Amino acid sequence: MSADYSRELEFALRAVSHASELCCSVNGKISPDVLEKSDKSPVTIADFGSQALVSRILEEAFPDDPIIGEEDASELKQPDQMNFLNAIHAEMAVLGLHPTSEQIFHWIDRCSQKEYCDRFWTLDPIDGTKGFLRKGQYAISLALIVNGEVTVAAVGCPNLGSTVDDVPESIQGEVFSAIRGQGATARPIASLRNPESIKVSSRTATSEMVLCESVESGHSSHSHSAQVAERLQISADPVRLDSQAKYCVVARGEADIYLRLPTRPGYQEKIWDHAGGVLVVEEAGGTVTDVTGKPLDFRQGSELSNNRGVVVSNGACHDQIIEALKAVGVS
Ligand SMILES: Nc1ncnc2c1ncn2[C@@H]1O[C@H](COP(=O)(O)OS(=O)(=O)O)[C@@H](OP(=O)(O)O)[C@H]1O
Ligand SMILES: [Mg+2]
Ligand SMILES: [Mg+2]
Ligand SMILES: [Mg+2]
Repeated sequence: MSADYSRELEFALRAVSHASELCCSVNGKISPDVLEKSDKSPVTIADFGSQALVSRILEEAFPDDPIIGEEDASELKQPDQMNFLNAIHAEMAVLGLHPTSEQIFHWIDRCSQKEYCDRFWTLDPIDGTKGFLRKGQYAISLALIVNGEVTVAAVGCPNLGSTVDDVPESIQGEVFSAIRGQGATARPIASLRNPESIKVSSRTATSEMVLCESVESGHSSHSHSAQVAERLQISADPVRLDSQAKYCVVARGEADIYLRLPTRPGYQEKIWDHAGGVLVVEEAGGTVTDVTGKPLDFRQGSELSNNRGVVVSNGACHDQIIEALKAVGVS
């Protein structure tokens, strides 16, 4: 008999919804506080707050499960970051929580596991921080990996309306979720009620397909994807949006393809940028591989070190994309 993951999904949904409340509150501010990490990428009080809240809920429900998350609290512990830390306390107080600073550090640093094990969660507390800062798309992505397989996923997209062009005014976004083997659903992130089943598109003619990709050309090569689009005779302009919302729009059939093509040698994709989205797309009937057509290998710790780039599709055109990538010299 296969294991029952309904409790894991229930807590994952609850954690993502709770974190999204904090993210929406911060996102409503004119300019949220931002720090620069050592790799020059931005991190906000919402990234830390979201990671702390999800971690807190998982610690209570599944105390033995390790978490591989994006952020750590080292920067926050610096005495010159007192104002930043106080802003996190203030956002938690809005949600009725009054932890000590030590508790906040503990929750954030509980997600500092790096090594692979048989059962662990992976968390991106805000995927698409740059999108968050532009008040565009971002996602809170949480996934449970069991024996190397993404098994449970909850991907919250607080700024995603019923179409990519429709940005909801208040907390009305959707959370996309799945348990392996049981299909994918979308439901309102605030109430978590009335899940609706989602499916990838049934389009087969590549000329009619919609391709989406990162906003930043530093995160995915726009020039290579334009060459692939030309080979597939795709006429529509690419849809550029931040975060794992790209996986979600493919999963609900609004787009057909998501390409993430390497921009520089040596960059390894991080598991938290993909795990949640991968399961949602696969359970909605789509296909996810790397640029060579290999499945993503979630057994390598925090990075997808056995893979290059990511290709997501409704399944119908997957082989054609892999061939096109070869022809334009990406693989
Ligand atoms: N060089 C390079 N190549 C590929 N990916 C990279 C690279 N550098 C950073 N990152 C990761 O990109 C994550 C954001 O991806 P997006 O697709 O949302 O990018 S974009 O905002 O639409 O441009 C972003 O996730 P967040 O930090 O959670 O926002 C990074 O983990
Ligand atoms: Mg980041
Ligand atoms: Mg990310
Ligand atoms: Mg992030």
